[in-house]
Amino acid sequence: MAPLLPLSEAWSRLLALTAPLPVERAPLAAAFGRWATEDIHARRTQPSADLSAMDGYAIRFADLPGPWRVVGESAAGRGFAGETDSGDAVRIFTGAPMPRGTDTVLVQEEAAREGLALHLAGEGPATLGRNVRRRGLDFHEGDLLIRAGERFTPARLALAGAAGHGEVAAHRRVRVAIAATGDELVAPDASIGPDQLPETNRLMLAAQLAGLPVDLIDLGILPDCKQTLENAFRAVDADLLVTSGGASVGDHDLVRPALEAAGATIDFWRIALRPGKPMMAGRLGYTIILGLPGNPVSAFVTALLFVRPLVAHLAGAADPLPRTRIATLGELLPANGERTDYLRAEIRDGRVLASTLQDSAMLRALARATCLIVREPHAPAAKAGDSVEILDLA
Ligand SMILES: Nc1nc2c(c(=O)[nH]1)N[C@H]1C(S)=C(S)[C@@H](COP(=O)(O)OP(=O)(O)OC[C@H]3O[C@@H](n4cnc5c(N)ncnc54)[C@H](O)[C@@H]3O)O[C@H]1N2
Ligand code: MOO
Repeated sequence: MAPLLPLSEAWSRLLALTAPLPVERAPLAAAFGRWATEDIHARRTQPSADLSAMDGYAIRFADLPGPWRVVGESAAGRGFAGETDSGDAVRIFTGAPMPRGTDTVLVQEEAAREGLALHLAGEGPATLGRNVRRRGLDFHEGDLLIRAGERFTPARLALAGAAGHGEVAAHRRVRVAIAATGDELVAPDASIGPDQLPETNRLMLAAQLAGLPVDLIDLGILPDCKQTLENAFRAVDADLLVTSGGASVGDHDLVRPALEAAGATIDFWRIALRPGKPMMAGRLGYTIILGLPGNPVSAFVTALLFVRPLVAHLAGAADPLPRTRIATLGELLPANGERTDYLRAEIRDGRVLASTLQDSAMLRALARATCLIVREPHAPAAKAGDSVEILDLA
């Protein structure tokens, strides 16, 4: 059997499988979580005029300490149309345009009004322009606001809208088909026989993809039958097909033979990774295939290391691979073997501790974990206080 593929090579080959998906124009509300494909410039200036930042009275700073005569009102969306002279004040509200001739806002908490007469009733504004948002404070027409390759966060969507854009250019959403394979699998709420097991990888995977621009196609649970698998794979219409189970070398591990019978080419299979060794990647027509191992922890880790990055890559992310950080180890770790190891771990009192049991079928330890400790192949034993690389689990 061919030697195991180093993880770094598996990642390069993963990203080389395909280019990002085509670009389309999307309404702002549909762009959340997608990546911008072009620079976005402001089509307008914001604020488009000097506006009051507070409720109070628009005055001339030079007229302080007053008194003033109230000559009108300026509200947001309905400004004061007239002119003002020295000694005039205009009742003004937050977001309203500053009347011509005024330059400063006296907040109403520091003003006393009787009819049209207005007096200072506090310290008043200390500087000229106080409580005024100047035209263009946020941005000017033509300013570069969002760069190609940046992700549309809630704030960036609002910024694009404020800048006069109703829609933006983004890679189209990724259509991901998900199938679980295995004769033993039944729905978690089904009545269950002694040889059966609740199927949980599809719902875990779907949840791991939440937040990415994905449309899921659920192919359900497929049996360990080569012909059925082959038929199901041929019928897939998706950018990415993710299978779980049947990826190893047993007599009932039929995903690879069924994919090949359907006309797929396998790009790589079997990675120097624990858990997740039997992960496979390939292509069937325009569909990229990621075959995850069935063990739930192996499926989780390979989804984190391969499925999510590939979806982000298809959606246009410039830097889609998972980011690790350095943490301080709280206990001894033995030397590592030939595979990159992702140990389920928790951070307690600022130190990272691996779970005692690391079996790749154990969901309880996975569910407790807040991070994974990354151990490079052949890493020497590490002791409490050493720095280790970790991958946070969101
Ligand atoms: N002789 C060898 N045996 C195995 C090897 C090997 O190299 N030589 N590799 C082992 C490794 S590592 C892994 S990981 C597993 C993965 O194999 P498969 O992808 O073929 O997984 P299955 O056999 O289908 O399932 C494994 C385990 O997980 C349960 N399972 C499967 N799908 C689901 C699901 N959707 N939800 C919940 N649980 C699931 C399944 O019932 C099995 O218990 O192979 C080793 N063997
Ligand atoms: O590589 Mo398998 O995923 O350890 O159990």
